[in-house]
Amino acid sequence: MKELLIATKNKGKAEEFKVFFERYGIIAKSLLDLQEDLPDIEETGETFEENAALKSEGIAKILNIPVLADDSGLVIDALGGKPGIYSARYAGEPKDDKKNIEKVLRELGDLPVEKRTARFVCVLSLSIPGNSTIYKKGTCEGVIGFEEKGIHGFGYDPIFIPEGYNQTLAELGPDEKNKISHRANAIKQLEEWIQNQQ
Ligand SMILES: O=c1nc[nH]c2c1ncn2[C@H]1C[C@H](O)[C@@H](COP(=O)(O)OP(=O)(O)OP(=O)(O)O)O1
Ligand SMILES: [Mg+2]
Repeated sequence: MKELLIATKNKGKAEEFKVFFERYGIIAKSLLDLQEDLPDIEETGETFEENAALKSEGIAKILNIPVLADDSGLVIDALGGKPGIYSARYAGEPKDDKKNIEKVLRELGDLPVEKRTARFVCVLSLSIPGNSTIYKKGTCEGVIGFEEKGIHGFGYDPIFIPEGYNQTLAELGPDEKNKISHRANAIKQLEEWIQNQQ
C-alpha cells in the first residue's frame, strides 16, 4: 500500500484525507503522524495557492518525498470575501475555532439569510521532488447560519449550511460532508493523478 504525506497539522483535515485516500488504497499520513517535529511553515502568501505551495514545497524539500498540502478557508460575500486566506487566525493568535466563529457571527449580526452567502474554498498543491507543483481547487457553496449547531467536523463547520441542505456541516456529519465539501471536490480533481500512480 502506498503512502502519501499531507503537510498539515490540522487533525480535522488529516482525518478527512485518511478517509478519502483509503478509497484509492493510499495511506494518508499527516505531520501529526511523524516522529520528528518539522518547523512550522509561515503562511505568508496572498492566495490559497501561494500558501498551499509554501506548505507542500517546504516539506517536500526537507524530506525529499512527494507532499500534498491543503490551504482552505471560508469566503463570506457580505464581509468582502473575509476571512478568506486568514480564516485560521481570524480572531487572532493562537488560532481558535470558537473565537473565529464568534467573530463571524458578530460581524454578520442579524443580516437576513439571502445576504449570508458564502463558500468554502480548498486549494490542494502536490509537490513531487524534481517536478513543478500541481494545483487543484474545490469549492462548496452555502450560507452562514445564525448560531452554532452540531458537533461534527472542525473549524467553521457548525455555522456553514451547504446549498440544498438545512443543517450545518457539523450536524450533517462526515459521510455527508465528504460527499459535498470543498475538499472532496478538490480531491476529485486529483483523481486522475492518483489513478496514474497505481
Ligand atoms: O472543511 C472545513 N470545515 C470547517 N472549516 C474549515 C474547513 N476547511 C477549512 N476550514 C477553515 C479552518 C481554518 O480556520 C481555515 C484553514 O486554514 P489553513 O491554514 O488551511 O489550515 P490550518 O492552519 O488549520 O492547518 P494547516 O495549515 O496545518 O493545514 O479554514
Ligand atoms: Mg494553516
